Amino acid sequence: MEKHSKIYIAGHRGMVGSAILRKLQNEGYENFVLKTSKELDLRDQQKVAEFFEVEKPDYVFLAAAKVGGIVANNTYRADFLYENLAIQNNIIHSAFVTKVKKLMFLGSSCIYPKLAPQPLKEEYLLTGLLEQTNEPYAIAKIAGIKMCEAYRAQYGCDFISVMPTNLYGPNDNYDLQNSHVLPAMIRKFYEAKENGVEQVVLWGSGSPMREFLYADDLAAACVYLMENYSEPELINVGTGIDVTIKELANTVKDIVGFEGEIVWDSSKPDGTPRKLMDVSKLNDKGWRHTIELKEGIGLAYQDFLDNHAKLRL
Ligand SMILES: NC(=O)C1=CN([C@@H]2O[C@H](COP(=O)(O)OP(=O)(O)OC[C@H]3O[C@@H](n4cnc5c(N)ncnc54)[C@H](OP(=O)(O)O)[C@@H]3O)[C@@H](O)[C@H]2O)C=CC1
Ligand SMILES: C[C@H]1O[C@H](OP(=O)(O)OP(=O)(O)OC[C@H]2O[C@@H](n3cnc4c(=O)[nH]c(N)nc43)[C@H](O)[C@@H]2O)[C@@H](O)[C@@H](O)C1=O
Repeated sequence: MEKHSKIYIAGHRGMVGSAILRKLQNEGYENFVLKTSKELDLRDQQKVAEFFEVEKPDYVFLAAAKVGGIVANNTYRADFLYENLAIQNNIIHSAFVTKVKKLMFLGSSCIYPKLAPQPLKEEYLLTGLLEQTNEPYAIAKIAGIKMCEAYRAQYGCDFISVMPTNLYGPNDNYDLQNSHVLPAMIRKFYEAKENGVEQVVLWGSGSPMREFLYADDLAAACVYLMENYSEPELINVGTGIDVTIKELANTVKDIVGFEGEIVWDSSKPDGTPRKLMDVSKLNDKGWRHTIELKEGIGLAYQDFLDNHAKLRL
């Protein structure tokens, strides 16, 4: 990428898209095409085709998607499948038609089989059954990976697929039903502390294990891979370190300063027992994460206090 290259970040207001935009701006990139979902509904095939014909971006980061935590994925199954397929189909095909120089598609660690060996190597894709709660989302993401692979094989497009682990950071979604676990914990502990409530209810058994990467680290990896990775195979992005949900809860509880009790609601799903990324391919390419979990939770909590807490209470 040249500093003056025209870069389209789809989903630039989201947690990932905004982190990619920050990173690129810090590195001196200056020519961006940015559209909110109101300005350009990426599910609309014709509008997306027209947008690419008019703007002709050089590089595309595809970070727009219907995203949510375990309950959102399980509840809005049709929307997760349809919207994600539509958004990625429209962008990937238009990028091919208008000869985009390079495109990065963002998938997710949930594309791997539910009971795959750990840590998850890239070659485990499509070797077993998916986890039930997020099967529609995972199927859409797998289709996106295969689109990138197929357009490269048939037409020589430089389209790459990056698989992030669970993410958290500035601009996260703090909705109690639809968010991922880390922002949900931050908000629940904070509100309980502020309101003098003695119990916080968390979901499932607390025994599943998850790996977490801070959004700005993910953005740094995306920019690095855009500049240094052009292979047909997907590549994992994570820390290679995981914790149980119980351990995570105790860490967030301490950082927020909640002194009450945690209650586990077993009527809510656990999801995949474990999904630890094998990040050796990424490390071998020369990139490693810089923000460890405790530090990242502290940063995310500060962002919550600065930008979300006052709006919520
Ligand atoms: N969050 C996580 O833990 C993980 C995320 N990922 C992947 O990273 C990517 C970004 O996720 P994240 O930043 O967390 O998600 P967010 O929900 O924070 O942001 C998603 C963005 O997508 C845009 N968008 C959604 N639907 C449409 C639409 N119909 N038309 C136009 N824009 C749309 C939204 O735009 P607007 O704001 O304008 O409405 C929003 O900015 C996704 O591909 C996701 O699958 C992968 C692994 C983990
Ligand atoms: C990124 C990834 O995100 C999703 O998968 P997930 O990792 O299972 O998602 P999650 O963050 O929502 O939950 C992680 C764990 O945490 C537990 N948990 C406890 N208490 C709360 C709680 O209060 N909220 C939430 N959301 N979870 C909770 C919860 O029961 C589960 O065991 C995918 O759908 C898929 O879309 C995907 O790619």
